[in-house]
Amino acid sequence: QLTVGFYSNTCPDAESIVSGVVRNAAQSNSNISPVLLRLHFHDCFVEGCDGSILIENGPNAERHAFSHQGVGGFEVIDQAKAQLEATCPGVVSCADIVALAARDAIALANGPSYEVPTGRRDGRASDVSLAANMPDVSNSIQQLKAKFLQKGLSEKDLVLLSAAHTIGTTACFFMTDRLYNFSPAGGSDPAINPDFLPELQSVCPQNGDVNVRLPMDRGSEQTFDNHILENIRNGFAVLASDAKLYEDETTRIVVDSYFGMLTPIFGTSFEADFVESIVKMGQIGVKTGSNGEIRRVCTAFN
Ligand code: HEM
Ligand SMILES: [Ca+2]
Ligand SMILES: [Ca+2]
Repeated sequence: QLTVGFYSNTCPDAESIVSGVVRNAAQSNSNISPVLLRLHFHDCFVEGCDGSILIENGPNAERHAFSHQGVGGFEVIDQAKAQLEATCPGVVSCADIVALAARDAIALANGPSYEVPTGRRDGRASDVSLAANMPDVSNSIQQLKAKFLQKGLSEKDLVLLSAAHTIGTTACFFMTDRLYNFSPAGGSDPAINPDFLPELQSVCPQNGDVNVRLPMDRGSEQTFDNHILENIRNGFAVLASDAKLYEDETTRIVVDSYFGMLTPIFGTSFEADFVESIVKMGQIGVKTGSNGEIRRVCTAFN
């Protein structure tokens, strides 16, 4: 349904305008790459990749959902939209801007470059309740697999897309249960490497400031690489959901496949497979043709 270069006639500079804005934002905010990548995920998983998360129409807007806690990058999308409206008004959707910005963000973190199929239209729905079923750090591996499958994403996609945590940080808020109240036995998650546990507990002490942030890919949080998978194998996963990828047999095989431990039945390289998965994620529930609209402003319906 979507096509690479959808705007090549109607707004030939669309993609370079977005990448310029992202590059510019990165100069003043070194964290913008992970923020923009996460925004794309949270957009696609609620009502499809349709810019629904961008709408700001009061306290019940989807973006205020608990499961979207910490999501950002809205101002970068708004800036790109303003430039695009000045150049080719009414042509480029906010949903496409989000997908393109995520691609540019990955490239800025030295990740793989890829072409983004475009032609998404913007959604007309926004409500906190729509985001109730987002994947959560405390979900079981079965729940995570089911939530991805519901979006047409496989167990392999679950591993590869979780590896987006190769860049960025988490708030201690998401670590409390894993460090001090892990289900079902209480205490800390036994999957945490004993050499890593004291470090995590000192950054995120019990009853400490839950807003303190820590890298999710220890030692490589600025670089988009497969180091996160190595950390997951070694018990150095930070998020509980990432750690679970190595406890389940199917997802463990996917992780191991990137270390030459098995015949490479899963494909060529982490980077190439990640690209395949994120392009797939970018097609979830897309609106095309006469569905949806092209917003004039990304935070408001027309
Ligand atoms: C498998 C289910 C997933 C869960 C449970 C999950 C959970 C989380 C959590 C709790 C954070 C920390 C948020 C914060 O404190 O601000 C986070 C950050 C992040 N997530 Fe995920 N995530 C998942 C999948 C994904 C996917 C599919 C992507 C993208 C393809 C992604 C990209 C990111 C990025 C880049 C960050 C860093 C954000 C930053 O540095 O501000 N995540 N994720
Ligand atoms: Ca959406
Ligand atoms: Ca990394």
